[in-house]
Amino acid sequence: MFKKLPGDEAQHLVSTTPDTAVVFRPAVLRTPAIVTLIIFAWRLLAGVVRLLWRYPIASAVVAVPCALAWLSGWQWGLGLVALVLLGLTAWALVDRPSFARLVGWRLLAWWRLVWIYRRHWQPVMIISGLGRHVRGRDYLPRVLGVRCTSWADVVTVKMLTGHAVKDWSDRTEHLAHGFGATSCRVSIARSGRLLLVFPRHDPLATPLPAVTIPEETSVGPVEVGQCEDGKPWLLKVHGTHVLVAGATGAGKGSVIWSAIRGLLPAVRAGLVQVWALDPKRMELSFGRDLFKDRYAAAPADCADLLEAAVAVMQERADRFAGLQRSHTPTVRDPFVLVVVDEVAFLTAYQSDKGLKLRISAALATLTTQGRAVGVGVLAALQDPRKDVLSIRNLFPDKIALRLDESEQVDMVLGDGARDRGALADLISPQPDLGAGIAYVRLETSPDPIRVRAAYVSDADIRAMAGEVTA
Ligand SMILES: Nc1ncnc2c1ncn2[C@@H]1O[C@H](COP(=O)(O)OP(=O)(O)OP(=O)(O)O)[C@@H](O)[C@H]1O
Repeated sequence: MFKKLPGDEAQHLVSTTPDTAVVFRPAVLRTPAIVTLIIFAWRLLAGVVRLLWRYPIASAVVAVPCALAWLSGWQWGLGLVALVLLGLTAWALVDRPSFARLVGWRLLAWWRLVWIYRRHWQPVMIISGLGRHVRGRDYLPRVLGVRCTSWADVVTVKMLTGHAVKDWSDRTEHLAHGFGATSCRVSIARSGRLLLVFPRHDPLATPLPAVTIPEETSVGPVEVGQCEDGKPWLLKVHGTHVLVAGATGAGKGSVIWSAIRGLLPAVRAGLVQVWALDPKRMELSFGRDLFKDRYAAAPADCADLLEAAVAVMQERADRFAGLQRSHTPTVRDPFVLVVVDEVAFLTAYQSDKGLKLRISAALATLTTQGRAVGVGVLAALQDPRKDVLSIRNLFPDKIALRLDESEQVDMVLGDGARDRGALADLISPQPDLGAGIAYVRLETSPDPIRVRAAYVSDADIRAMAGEVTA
């Protein structure tokens, strides 16, 4: 692409007579006017064909009324335009979702392509370093299309040959601010093509009330909140272990309580048992009745409860050996969800070495062997560093709520998560704006998804406990 041309060598010329200027005269080739006209006509024709091919509907919208006005008079053209506008307005009023899907978002996408992305593309690419300006020519990545959803613009981009995804994920801030968005997320569409997601507004800006308790008894995935695209956030708890990391006040409690809430019918039916370890005595004590006698707060009691869970696990493993490889909850063998609030209190910050060892060993045993026999761990943690929770990698599913430092994001969600847009360290510390907002990596996609947990109030928790005891 950047091959050297013969003319570039002029700068390396050395004159042996310094007082004689070396003069270069461009060779002038006179092109006949007819050739120039043919070239222009050809370009015009190619442009019109390309326009019709790329935007057939938009072209028809302009061409048909113009043709009608030309053939039958301007009143007819204007009448057709008015009729179409009236029809579209009626459609929008009667069935808004189908209008938005088929017309609204497409029109908005076209407008944003022209007004935002095409208009700012060249300066943003050059200044951010994603495009190159070489000898008067710009070499830029290409916008292949823009799609609008209810909350974001999804821009498909063809990278320059030689670009890496990291070149783009390192420049998400340049891209976001360049195109007037608050953030930008990068994901791979296919080789050489990227999807850039620019949120237009934050659909998770307002707190969500507690999710309605489901009718059916199920061990999950349970609805615990909402994803950024408006879909329910479904959290898998059976057949996995979940680690919830977040600074103080990030809303860890809302994830834990929403998960328990979704399991409530199954708890009532005896298909699920929730075992609670509450070393802070603040969070889980609210719904103590829900856990019956499977609640521990003092570290020694926590160690005993964890060892009891290990015993259940081992007894089941002995019984299931050679008969079944996965667990189906029954009243005899219910799914046991061990919920630990602030697990670091029991591990890193525990001064009694004996207890610390017992608790760490029990947690490691549960997280390595509990999945297949129906024992899961849902643990919350403020500080995700390895020296605080050495077994954090034993949790297959992790949730990053607001974190204090940017490095902690990759510690929780895995390498490269922050570069791909999991900006958990930038979540607002104001409870109404940021509490419960998190980034998760779903099994189906390496790209982090932004979610918000529903807020389960103290009254909701008391009502839940009341329902179970009743
Ligand atoms: N999902 C949510 N939506 C809106 N606000 C929330 C949500 N979760 C929590 N909050 C607000 O944030 C405050 C702190 O929440 P919470 O105590 O659950 O945080 P935490 O992460 O458990 O903190 P800590 O580690 O200090 O216990 C709550 O009092 C509530 O006002």
